[in-house]
Amino acid sequence: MNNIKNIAVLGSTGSIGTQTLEVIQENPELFHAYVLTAQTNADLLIAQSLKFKPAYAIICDEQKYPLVKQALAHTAVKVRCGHQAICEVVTEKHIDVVLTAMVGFSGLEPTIAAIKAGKDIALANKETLVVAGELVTALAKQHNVKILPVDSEHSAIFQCLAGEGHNEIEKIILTASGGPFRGKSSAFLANVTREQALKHPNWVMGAKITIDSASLMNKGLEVIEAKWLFGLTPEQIEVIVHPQSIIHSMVQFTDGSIKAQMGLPDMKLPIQYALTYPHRVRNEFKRFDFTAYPNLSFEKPDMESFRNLKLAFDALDRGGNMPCIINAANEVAVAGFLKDEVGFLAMSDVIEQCMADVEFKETPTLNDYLNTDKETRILAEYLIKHNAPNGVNNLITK
Ligand SMILES: NC(=O)C1=CN([C@@H]2O[C@H](COP(=O)(O)OP(=O)(O)OC[C@H]3O[C@@H](n4cnc5c(N)ncnc54)[C@H](OP(=O)(O)O)[C@@H]3O)[C@@H](O)[C@H]2O)C=CC1
Ligand SMILES: CC(=O)[C@@H](O)[C@H](O)COP(=O)(O)O
Ligand SMILES: [Mn+2]
Repeated sequence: MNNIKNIAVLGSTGSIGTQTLEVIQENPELFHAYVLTAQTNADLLIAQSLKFKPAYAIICDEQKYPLVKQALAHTAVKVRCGHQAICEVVTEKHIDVVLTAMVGFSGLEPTIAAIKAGKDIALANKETLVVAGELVTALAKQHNVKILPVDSEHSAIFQCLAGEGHNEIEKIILTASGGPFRGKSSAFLANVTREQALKHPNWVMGAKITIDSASLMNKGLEVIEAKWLFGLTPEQIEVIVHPQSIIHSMVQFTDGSIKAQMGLPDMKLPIQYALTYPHRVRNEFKRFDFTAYPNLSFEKPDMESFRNLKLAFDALDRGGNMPCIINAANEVAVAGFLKDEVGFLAMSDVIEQCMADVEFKETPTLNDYLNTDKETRILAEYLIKHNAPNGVNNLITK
């Protein structure tokens, strides 16, 4: 019998995508990369396709489509183009697992399509659950589909919960590195640059999540992601800063006992675990040496200087489409920061203003989420372009 799992790697040219392909390459008897996708990086998508021989290669950027099509013309790889093509191909009958490693809101619709087709999801794209966690987790339940966390903290919690009852969870403790600006004041943050923000102390990741880590929005998104993955109340989710990123997160049970999952910061482990779950597979990843880390430390997050984390908790409390609003506003603000159009602190101003102004929906449908996302982006872009004239004068610091 052929037990090889066919994996659709959405976002194969990115940080998680390339590490997923390394895991697949190291375990050819277990996995085949069945679908590869990229936004614009045609050269890497072509190289990956020649190496991994997927059934499909999908490029979203229309202008790059002819290049990819021509390069793969003499192979068996079927080349497709566009976001809609991803939504269609993920339903293909030979696919076993869809690993979602694209950035931002773009992960939502392909994930929904895959769930409806009964595919298990290895979820790196946390924004999917931030935007529409209630809808997506309900769909997964309805279609008897597993959502397996790839995000390191959620993988840690998932591993700590193995063999434990849901009613026995008192709380989870999400660890945060604190990012490159840990301990810095608002006055310092007002002037930080893109280059400084892109230097994460422990992880090498894509640009968007790296800026999110620097602003603590990544932890805010992860709080919301955790709520939906593990069915928790906001009071059951605590964030603690752990600068070494060795404990990837913890669960405290009703008897006070705490389980932690630990290891060197390396995303290949959570990626591999999501793909091999419920089994563990031997590998050659570097092992942790306790004597090399005599000073593991912990501190409270500073939610006054790093307002995004507080805004994310507020959005979680408000519910409805509010997390979708913060996600869209944040995506626009981060893109603006990366283009040097928005100051570091002003990212929180844009998000806060969008939370105040975009129409609130208590029980949103998928259409509501799509509209909220669009509406929020328009407002956030307007605020950035016009330096936030609608009641937030002078708050945009750049
Ligand atoms: N990197 C990490 O260690 C971790 C990442 N995550 C999450 O995983 C996801 C991916 O992050 P990461 O790998 O760092 O990101 P990268 O920016 O490195 O890679 C993103 C991938 O998605 C593609 N992509 C970008 N925009 C779109 C779009 N609009 N539609 C379709 N595809 C798109 C990119 O294509 P192209 O290369 O052509 O631009 C690339 O393949 C994010 O949600 C992130 O939060 C979670 C935990 C850890
Ligand atoms: C590797 C991973 O899962 C990232 O989400 C990472 O956790 C970012 O680190 P911080 O957000 O804690 O700085
Ligand atoms: Mn994480």
